[in-house]
Amino acid sequence: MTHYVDSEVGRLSTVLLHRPGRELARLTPRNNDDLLFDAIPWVGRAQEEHDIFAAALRDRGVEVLYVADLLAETLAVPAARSELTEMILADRRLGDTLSRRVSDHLAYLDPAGLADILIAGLARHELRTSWDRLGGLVHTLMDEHDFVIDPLPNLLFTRDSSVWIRDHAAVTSLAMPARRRETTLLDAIYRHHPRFGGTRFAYGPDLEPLEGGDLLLLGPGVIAIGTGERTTPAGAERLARRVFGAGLAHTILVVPIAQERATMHLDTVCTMVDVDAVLMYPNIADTLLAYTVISGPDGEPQVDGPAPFLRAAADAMDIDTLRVIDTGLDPVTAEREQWDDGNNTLAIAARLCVAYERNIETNGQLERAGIEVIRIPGSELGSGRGGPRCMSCPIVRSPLALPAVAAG
Ligand SMILES: NC(=[NH2+])NCCC[C@H](N)C(=O)O
Repeated sequence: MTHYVDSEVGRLSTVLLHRPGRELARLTPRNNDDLLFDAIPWVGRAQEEHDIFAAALRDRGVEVLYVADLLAETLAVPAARSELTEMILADRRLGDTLSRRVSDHLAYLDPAGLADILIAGLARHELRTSWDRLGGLVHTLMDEHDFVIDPLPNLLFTRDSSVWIRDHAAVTSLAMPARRRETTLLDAIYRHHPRFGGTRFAYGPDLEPLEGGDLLLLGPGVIAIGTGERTTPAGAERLARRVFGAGLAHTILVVPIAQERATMHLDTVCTMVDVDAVLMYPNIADTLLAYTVISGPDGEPQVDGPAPFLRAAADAMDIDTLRVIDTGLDPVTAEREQWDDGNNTLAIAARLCVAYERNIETNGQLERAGIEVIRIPGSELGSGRGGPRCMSCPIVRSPLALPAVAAG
């Protein structure tokens, strides 16, 4: 099985999604900020919306893999099971007594049950009650609704926790505490699941912060990486070293973005919809800058710039211009639709993308520019501030032919 992705727009054939489950039911008005949701989603409706998203992809011939299924299959491998269990038990909030008790609780579970708890978490009252008096100090002092194992509501955004760069998996290093444990699950899947046997890695969860939403494969050999709230300059530099070392890219464009929630990742303001076209938040299209990083003669990353992003990108991609789909929106509509992930489209192929239906103006402009738009509902899914691109990790796309200029 060859897993391979070298662009944002090569025909998508396999994608990794996570159908949201019980972990969304853990959100309350008290914890939603820490858990990075802006509202309390209606779980059943979010699942329906997600099923519509998955069906839209399957209808176009895309194979949909689910994290929960892969994780359950991974946990059937004894080494994976003990690795992930030990990691949970090593949580220093537990202490020895509660840790032993959690260990007993997990030992009874079949792989699917354990996968469910690794994703949805475990509250104190869900531990078997027959052992109540054996819980020890930590257990006694906890509220019954406190988490013994934290839930992972943002696992839904599979884009951020891992990325494929050509035939290498890059398990990222997530910046926010609420999300860090996601990568341990992806790392275990890629290392232990038989489908991914022999996978080589371009990045790992213990390296400097880097999130998949910041990474755009502009074209074969050219990667744009946003730095801001999530990916740090050190993460971008580490990625450059890794991909140059493995021969996966020749140019990295480092793109500073505002350190704000609305623009937490580069893909909240810019996604690709054709081999030479991006959809971009108009309020920043003219001001976005890029530093061009190539591999210097001594193997050290060599930095040039900054230059306007669109110019630097076209030069690195060896094309005349990187076209911007001009959404032509007034600043207020543009701001509203950017917040609702209007710019966060998932390309199934060049000129064919999935987008949230609510972003009426942006979708209309895409169509006027010749891009086919498959609309999906996202009123509940969107409360986590992520759109179709955030909710998908492409694993296989058709390789993109190099543009004629580059080939010659
Ligand atoms: N690639 C993306 N834009 N992902 C969106 C992630 C949203 C998620 N709630 C977070 O804050 O991390």
